[in-house]
Amino acid sequence: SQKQEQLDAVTRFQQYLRINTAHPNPDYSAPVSYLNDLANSIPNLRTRTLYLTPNKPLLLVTLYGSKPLLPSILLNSHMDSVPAEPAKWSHPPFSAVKTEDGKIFARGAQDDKCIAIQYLEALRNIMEEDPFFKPVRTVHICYVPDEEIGGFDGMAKFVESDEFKEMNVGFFLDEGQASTNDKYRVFYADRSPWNLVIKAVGVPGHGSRMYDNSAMENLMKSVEVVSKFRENQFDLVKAGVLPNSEVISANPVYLKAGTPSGDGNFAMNMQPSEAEAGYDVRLPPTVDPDLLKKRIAEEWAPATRNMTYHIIEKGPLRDIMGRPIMTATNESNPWWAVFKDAIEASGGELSKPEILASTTDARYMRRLGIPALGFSPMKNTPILLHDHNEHLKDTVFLEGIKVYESIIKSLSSFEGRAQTI
Ligand SMILES: CSCC[C@H](NC=O)C(=O)O
Ligand SMILES: [Zn+2]
Ligand SMILES: [Zn+2]
Repeated sequence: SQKQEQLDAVTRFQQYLRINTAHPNPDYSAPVSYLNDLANSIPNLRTRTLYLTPNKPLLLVTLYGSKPLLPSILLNSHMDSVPAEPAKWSHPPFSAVKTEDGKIFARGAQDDKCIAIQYLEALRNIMEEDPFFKPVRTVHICYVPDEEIGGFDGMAKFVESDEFKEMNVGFFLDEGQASTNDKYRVFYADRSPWNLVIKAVGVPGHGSRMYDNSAMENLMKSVEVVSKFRENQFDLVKAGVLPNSEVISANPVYLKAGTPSGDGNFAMNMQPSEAEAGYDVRLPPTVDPDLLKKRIAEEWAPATRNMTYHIIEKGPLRDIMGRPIMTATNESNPWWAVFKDAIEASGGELSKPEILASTTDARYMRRLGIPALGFSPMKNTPILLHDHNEHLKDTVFLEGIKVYESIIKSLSSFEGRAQTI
């Protein structure tokens, strides 16, 4: 019966959530084996495992279309999760406990193991409803490693592979974020992350002395300047001028200084000769990265105050044509209407497309000019990704399967004009 099938889908979601794939040492063989078996339990799906990096497999699931020369659809889910602190959870983070009211607690419940299972359950339902279902376009799902740490051994390598090029991807769907209201959210771009380290050197000396140009003084001045910038950006958000994801964030993530005293503490009567601060900086695709670089060089880490800095750019801001990395959500992108109509056909509604405040693997697709949207069908749901007590309601999970049934059917049967660039 339908009721039993729904229970089974929830059970499979729980089973997948019980596989611990948290960093820093995710074991990818277990989720690959689970998903591979699940895909093989559904008629007509083919699977392949790629080892682009040793111990970091990537699973591909394919349903061939009747016109295999048309660009294909690719649905993505990363297999890894961020760590969890079990002591701070009300249920163990890899237990996938379901409470009376249907909440399933697990690290990864929202980010993004829900969509991993929903894609397959949607295909299962489509095939059960019509055993002869054959899409026009080929539909692929990829399950990738390492998204949470930047995707360098995952999606970044995959898009360079021959297997990927042969797939001729025309449209890409990746994870999004929960919405706390009745509409689903959809994301057409990500912010790009920079790791910024600013370092100060200065005159060392006795802890009792007052003098100019100590490393600490130099660094603290910079920290104040960055904090002021952060405050100004945040004020734009608080005043409702721009959303969170359209300002530049510069959040301090560590401070490092002091002269070790040998017992794990610091010598309190030493003014150190070096000090540094680390920042997580995120840039919306709409900003000019060179302007920020200039500001960092002139104001945040000026050489005149013995400061140096180092930026590690963790993702591109411009595509291969030099344009800001974003997917059009208007009539210039034929996939947009197909996607939107499919959501509406399933009874859902989309809120205004947004830029994602954080970063996903979708940037590797967009960089190539492949239209890519971030979408996780979770509405009326608290946003709990990377938080303690991450959970998702069974009813929301099941509703998401229905949404993907509609999306997969519509995207895969769309025959219109759709080039990759
Ligand atoms: C260096 S890319 C990091 C990707 C990561 N993604 C999800 O949280 C993020 O911090 O946004
Ligand atoms: Zn994620
Ligand atoms: Zn995440």
